[in-house]
Amino acid sequence: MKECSKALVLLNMGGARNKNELEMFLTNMFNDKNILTIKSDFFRSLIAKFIVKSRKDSAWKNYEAIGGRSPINPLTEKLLSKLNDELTDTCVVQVMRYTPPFAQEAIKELEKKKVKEVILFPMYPQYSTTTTKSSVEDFLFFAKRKFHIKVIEPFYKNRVFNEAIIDTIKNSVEKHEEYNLIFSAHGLPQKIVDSGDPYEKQINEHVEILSALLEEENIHFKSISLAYQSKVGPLKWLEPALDEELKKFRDQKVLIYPIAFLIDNSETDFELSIEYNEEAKKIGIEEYKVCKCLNDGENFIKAIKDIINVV
Ligand SMILES: C=CC1=C(C)c2cc3[nH]c(cc4nc(cc5[nH]c(cc1n2)c(C)c5CCC(=O)O)C(CCC(=O)O)=C4C)c(C)c3C=C
Ligand SMILES: [Fe+2]
Ligand SMILES: [Fe+2]
Repeated sequence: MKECSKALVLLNMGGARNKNELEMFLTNMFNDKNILTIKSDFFRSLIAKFIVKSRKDSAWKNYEAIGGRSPINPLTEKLLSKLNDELTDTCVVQVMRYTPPFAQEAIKELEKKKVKEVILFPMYPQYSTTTTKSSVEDFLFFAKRKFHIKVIEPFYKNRVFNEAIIDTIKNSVEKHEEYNLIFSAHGLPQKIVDSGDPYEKQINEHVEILSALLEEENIHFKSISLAYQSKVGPLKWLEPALDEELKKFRDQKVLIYPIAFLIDNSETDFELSIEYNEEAKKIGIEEYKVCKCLNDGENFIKAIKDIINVV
């Protein structure tokens, strides 16, 4: 076991490794007061039970189509292993919000290793109460005053990080000018945005920054736009929805970049690469391609080191 006084903790949502864990993921997610913003814990848990019961089997079919598990866990393990090799004086661990490893167990491990300083790295470039806030407050709740903790700010403006994204986009297709580039972000209920969540604003800024960088590097697409995926339930969510945006591109080529994700997951591997691909075929899109997330790539490791100030 690596000895360390410092730890880098990657915070993410988690993902199901089997059907039981899908039930666990959905139960924990819909009991999270940042996701279902109902004040009463009792009513939230009743609604969570109802949603999980009605969603579990249909959602599992999606996971079956990608091998019966979310890719988020094996990909995060690979990233951790590379970061642990590179950051010799730091223990790099993961804490997931809705499936193991949870904060409580990870904190016990860090205490055993006599860790004093912790850097919390939310694996979300743009801040949302539903993701960043939820993960950070969960860790802080269990960590109490056990460590000196620094929380990494939203990093969608970081140059090294954005160059890594541009590199992925650039290498995903050859004749860029033939493609319509769509930045696809995970959606959010409009009422969460109206209550002050900065996610939409930061997503808009991020699209502007990346569009300017593409221009700077002389990479020209036929068009660049933004759309939101993954709507759940009957409420109004951020728009335009990706399926509506795709309808503009009949007989044309489309390249999707998943702007809110760092690690591939069921929303990229199933929803974007299978479900929306079928939608694109129905619409008559000539070619439909989805970029991979940064995952455990060298460029992302460089960006993480820059963001946490280790260069
Ligand atoms: C009210 C519901 C949801 C909100 C708000 C929400 C925000 C949000 N989620 C992500 C990233 C991911 N979500 C993933 C799965 C997922 N998300 C929801 C619901 C909300 N998400 C559900 C019900 C699910 C499970 C799958 C399904 O049943 O559709 C995942 C994938 C995890 C995996 O298994 O691989 C990610 C990643 C962000 C970034 C976000 C707000 C900005
Ligand atoms: Fe989600
Ligand atoms: Fe989804």
